[in-house]
Amino acid sequence: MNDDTAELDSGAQGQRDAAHRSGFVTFVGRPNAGKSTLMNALVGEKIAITSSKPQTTRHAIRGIVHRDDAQIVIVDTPGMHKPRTLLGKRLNAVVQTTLGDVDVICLCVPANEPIGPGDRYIDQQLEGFPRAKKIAIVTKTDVASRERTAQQLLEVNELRDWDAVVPLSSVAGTQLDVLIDTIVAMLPQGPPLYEAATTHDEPVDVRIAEVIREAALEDVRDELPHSIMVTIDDIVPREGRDLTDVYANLWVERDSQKGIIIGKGGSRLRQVGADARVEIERILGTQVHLDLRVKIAKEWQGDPKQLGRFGF
Ligand SMILES: Nc1nc2c(ncn2[C@@H]2O[C@H](COP(=O)(O)OP(=O)(O)OP(=O)(O)O)[C@@H](O)[C@H]2O)c(=O)[nH]1
Repeated sequence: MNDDTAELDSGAQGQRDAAHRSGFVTFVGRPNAGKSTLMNALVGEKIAITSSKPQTTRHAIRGIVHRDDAQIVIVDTPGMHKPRTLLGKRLNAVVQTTLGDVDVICLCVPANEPIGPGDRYIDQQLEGFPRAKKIAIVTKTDVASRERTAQQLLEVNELRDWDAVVPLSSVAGTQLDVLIDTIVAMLPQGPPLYEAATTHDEPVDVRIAEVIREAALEDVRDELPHSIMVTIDDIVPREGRDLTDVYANLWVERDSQKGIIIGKGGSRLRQVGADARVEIERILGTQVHLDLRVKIAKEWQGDPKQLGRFGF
């Protein structure tokens, strides 16, 4: 604990405890560290994409934790990593802007994997954001032994003088309340920043695009995730019917990838559509007809024009 937190814990407590707190929090960590899963578990509604493939989070999606005494606005950032492509550079720029704004930065490190250069690189980047409180989170404790988790806590402690260190499991739901309490204690006093009913502020088309992307990422070969992007042309309710037409494009970079996505006789694409439709119906609250087309945007990750079209 640093001096600021100690003061928060002891000084002027009665007055501050009565006050509402609100602020912004973000989770960083290398790919697969469990950031999206944790955010979903905290917010209690599925709004960010999760998958076992690295670097699937492409938007700074916000989730909100509401309590009577506090509101935590969670900004989910794409994995912070050494940029290799133009897309990587732009994602990192998003990360820098996000981190400059938040009150609390949480570094996620899985309990079941050694701390490596990727974790250290991200930890070092946190030096650039002295204003934010910093929490180390040891994730996935359900798949690590007690000894392993304890060891990981010691190793994480070596990285820096954290404001707090919290071990937890998003899947088992353990220690999530401890994390929320810890974050709340670090937020500035202030009124709620969003209306109580809000759990996300992503536009519907962005959420639908994420759902389709997630469905398309299921079971595909490892090289594909970075090459898939989804755009929505239109979302049109059918007059007088409980049905919405959604027109979407699934973009890949090459012919060969198009083949993989579509599958034998179109079987994979049909499955992607069926999986996505269930989730989109939940979002829109109507039945959905999904018109999903696979298109090729050659090498879009390195092409500024294409990146612009995809909103980067
Ligand atoms: N057993 C277990 N698995 C978890 C836990 N949290 C996340 N996972 C799994 O770890 C994998 C990665 O989780 P994500 O939440 O997508 O990780 P991320 O850090 O957001 O990954 P990127 O989007 O690639 O940066 C997924 O397969 C999750 O199901 C946990 O608490 N326990």
